[in-house]
Amino acid sequence: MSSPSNSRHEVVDSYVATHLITPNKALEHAVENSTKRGLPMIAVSPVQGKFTSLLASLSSTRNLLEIGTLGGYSTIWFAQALKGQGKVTSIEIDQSRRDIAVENLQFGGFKPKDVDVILGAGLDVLPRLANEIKQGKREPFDFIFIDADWENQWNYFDFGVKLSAGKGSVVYVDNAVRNLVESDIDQSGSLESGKDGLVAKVGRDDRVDAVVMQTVGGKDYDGFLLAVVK
Ligand SMILES: C[S@@+](CC[C@H](N)C(=O)[O-])C[C@H]1O[C@@H](n2cnc3c(N)ncnc32)[C@H](O)[C@@H]1O
Repeated sequence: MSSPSNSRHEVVDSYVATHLITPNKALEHAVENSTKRGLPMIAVSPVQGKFTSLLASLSSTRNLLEIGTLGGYSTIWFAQALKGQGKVTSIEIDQSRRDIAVENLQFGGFKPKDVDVILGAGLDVLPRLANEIKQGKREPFDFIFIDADWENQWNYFDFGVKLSAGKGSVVYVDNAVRNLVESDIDQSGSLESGKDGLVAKVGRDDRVDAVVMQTVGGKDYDGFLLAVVK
């Protein structure tokens, strides 16, 4: 059951979505089709989708890497932000989810030159992408969006920086706060400073400048880690 403050977050999120998000057939279809096909409701919220797509526009992104596609809802937000001037490469481990994402992207009119959804485990696919970049067969990424299994957030982050186009590239880790709270809080409710999780590791990483923002909204309390490559 949601608390009064939770429902206030939801009301504000829904008000913001009503006034600041233009109706969009590709996104609406992705939600309907993903629900009909039984995908879990774990995509970014419409407001988060808009926020991350504005971030991608702000940083003039051309090559965006997403880890964790699901039904392609966030992928569509990013592909629309790129306005045909770049490419989204997304990685999904689950065959049926990847198929639904491809369907949703095709409905939205996106071509393989705009969006490529690669089937595979992040840690298998990322070294392949690194090799392709090294061999000049693929451009490095200027925006890396991490939204897959939480256990590998640090590994994806590390790969994200390595696969990035360098100075000014953005690495965004979704659910960074829920992961921190669920894994690094001790019995007394304090954060264990000794735990060496994502935030502690990023804090020691000289390659980036980073921050964590806590958020509330339709998806309750969470937050993201945002890093810029130096
Ligand atoms: C939270 S969902 C992604 C939501 C999507 N980004 C959106 O907002 O529309 C996480 C996805 O990551 C996928 N996933 C989990 N472990 C993975 C892994 N090791 N490699 C690639 N994808 C993985 C899951 O199958 C799931 O579809």
